[in-house]
Amino acid sequence: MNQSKERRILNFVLQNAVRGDPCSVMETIDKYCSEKEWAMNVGDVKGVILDKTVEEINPKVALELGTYCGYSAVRIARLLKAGACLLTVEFNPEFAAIAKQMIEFAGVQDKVKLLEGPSEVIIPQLKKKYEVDTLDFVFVDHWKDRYAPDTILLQECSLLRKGSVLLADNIIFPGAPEFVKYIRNNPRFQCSTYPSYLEYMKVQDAMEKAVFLG
Ligand SMILES: CNc1ncnc2c1ncn2[C@@H]1O[C@H](/C=C/CNC(=O)c2cc(-c3ccc(F)cc3)cc(O)c2O)[C@@H](O)[C@H]1O
Ligand SMILES: [Mg+2]
Repeated sequence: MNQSKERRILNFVLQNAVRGDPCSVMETIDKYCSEKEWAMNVGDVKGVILDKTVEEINPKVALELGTYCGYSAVRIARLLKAGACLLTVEFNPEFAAIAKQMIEFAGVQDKVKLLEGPSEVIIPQLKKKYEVDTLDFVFVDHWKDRYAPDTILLQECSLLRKGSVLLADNIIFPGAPEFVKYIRNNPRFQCSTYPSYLEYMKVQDAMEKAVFLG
């Protein structure tokens, strides 16, 4: 049975990256996906915006929606301080299995909890089952039509507190118009847009940062 692209990305990392070195894993994925096969990792250009946002917040508890191959989970986890953790949600079992190996190879597994299942099921479980109080940071990068409903769900589940920061990928391409409409007209969020470029392409994209005002 022929291999998936995601499996090929993982194998390229296992064969070429330095075990236990998150930057090496990120660089190796970026190399493969810019030279061999494009894939929907946040990438090395928008990744800098993600880095700066995580460093500014220094989150104790971070959530990622849409793990995919684990690129942004490694990217976020490498910046987390001792005792901090990233919960990352992925409902595709094949992608979750690949991401788990990617996270372990990078050596950040102690800071990452990979939750396998749909975000709409996992989010309401975060408080009781995963002992989350509130989230300091949320990276939103899953199906684009789920950004708005899941942002509403996070509020309904009292998972956001004054100052919680959401960072959403792909505001321009593929775009998340319902989310942008929802969040920019919502007085409970202070929004800012970060123009950038689609991963591995000379195509405009942007990230939206939304601070929950409580
Ligand atoms: C809805 N609830 C959910 N719960 C848990 N996991 C979920 C999920 N939705 C999606 N997922 C998972 O997130 C990932 C999905 C991400 C969706 N991302 C995109 O579609 C995307 C797409 C592009 C893209 C850009 C240009 C282009 F020509 C084609 C695609 C670029 C990006 O940066 C993207 O993030 C997968 O791993 C999927 O299994
Ligand atoms: Mg994306």
